[in-house]
Amino acid sequence: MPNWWDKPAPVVIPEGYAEFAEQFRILQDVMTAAAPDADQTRTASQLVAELIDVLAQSATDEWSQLSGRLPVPGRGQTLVPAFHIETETETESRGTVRFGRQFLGGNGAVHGGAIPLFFDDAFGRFANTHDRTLARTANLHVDYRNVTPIDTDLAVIVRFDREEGRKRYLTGEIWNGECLCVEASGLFVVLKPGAA
Ligand SMILES: CCCCCCCC(=O)SCCNC(=O)CCNC(=O)[C@H](O)C(C)(C)COP(=O)(O)OP(=O)(O)OC[C@H]1O[C@@H](n2cnc3c(N)ncnc32)[C@H](O)[C@@H]1OP(=O)(O)O
Repeated sequence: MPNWWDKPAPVVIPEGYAEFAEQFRILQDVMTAAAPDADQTRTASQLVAELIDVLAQSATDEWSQLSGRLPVPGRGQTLVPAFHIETETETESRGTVRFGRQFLGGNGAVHGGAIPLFFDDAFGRFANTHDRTLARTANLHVDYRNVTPIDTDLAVIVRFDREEGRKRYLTGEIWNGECLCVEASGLFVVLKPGAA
C-alpha cells in the first residue's frame, strides 16, 4: 500500500467524470436552496438512492478513488470550495473562489467553518507543490475582517511567506472587490521520514 507522502500515481479519469463532480457541487447547492414538498422529497430521495447504488458499485480504497485527484479546480473534492487559480509563481498564487449556497452560514454570509476549510486546502496544496517535500497543517489562523458573501466571485491571494527548517509559513486573503473579507495564516510542518 502506498504511503500518504508518496506522490499520487497518475489516475485515468473517465470521460465525463470532471463534469459529474461539478454536477455534484451543483446538487449540494440546489439541495441547500430547496424547500421541496412531500412528492418532490419522495422523488428526490428515490433518485439519490439510485445514485448511491450506482456509485457504491465502484467503491475503492483511498489510493484509487478519483475524488480529490482531478487536474481541475477543486480537484473533484466536492466538500471543498474550489480555488480557481489564475496566476502562480513559487511564492504566490492568485485566483478566485465562489462559495455556493451549500456554504451559507446565515443572512447571505459564508459559514465561518467553510473559510478555514478553503484555506487548509489552498495552503496545503501550495505548501506541497513546486517540488516541495510533503508537509501537514500544524496550525491555521483565520481573521474574519468582513462578511464573506455567498454566490459571489471573490479574489484570493495565497503566499508562501518563508521556510524555517521543517516549518513553512503561508498567508492568504479573500477580497470582495475592494473589501478585505478574510486574512489567514498557516504553519505547515514537513513530515519526518516515516511519518504518516
Ligand atoms: C493536495 C491538497 C492537500 C491538502 C492537505 C491539507 C493539509 C492537511 O489538512 S493535513 C491534516 C491536518 N493536519 C494534521 O492532521 C497534522 C497533525 N499533526 C501532526 O501530524 C504533527 O503534529 C505535525 C506533523 C504537524 C508536527 O509533528 P512533528 O513532525 O513531530 O513536529 P515537531 O518535531 O514536534 O515540531 C517541528 C517544529 O514545528 C513546530 N510545531 C509543531 N506543531 C506546531 C503547532 N501546532 N504550532 C506551532 N508550532 C508547531 C515545533 O515547535 C517545532 O519547531 P522548532 O523546529 O522550531 O523546534
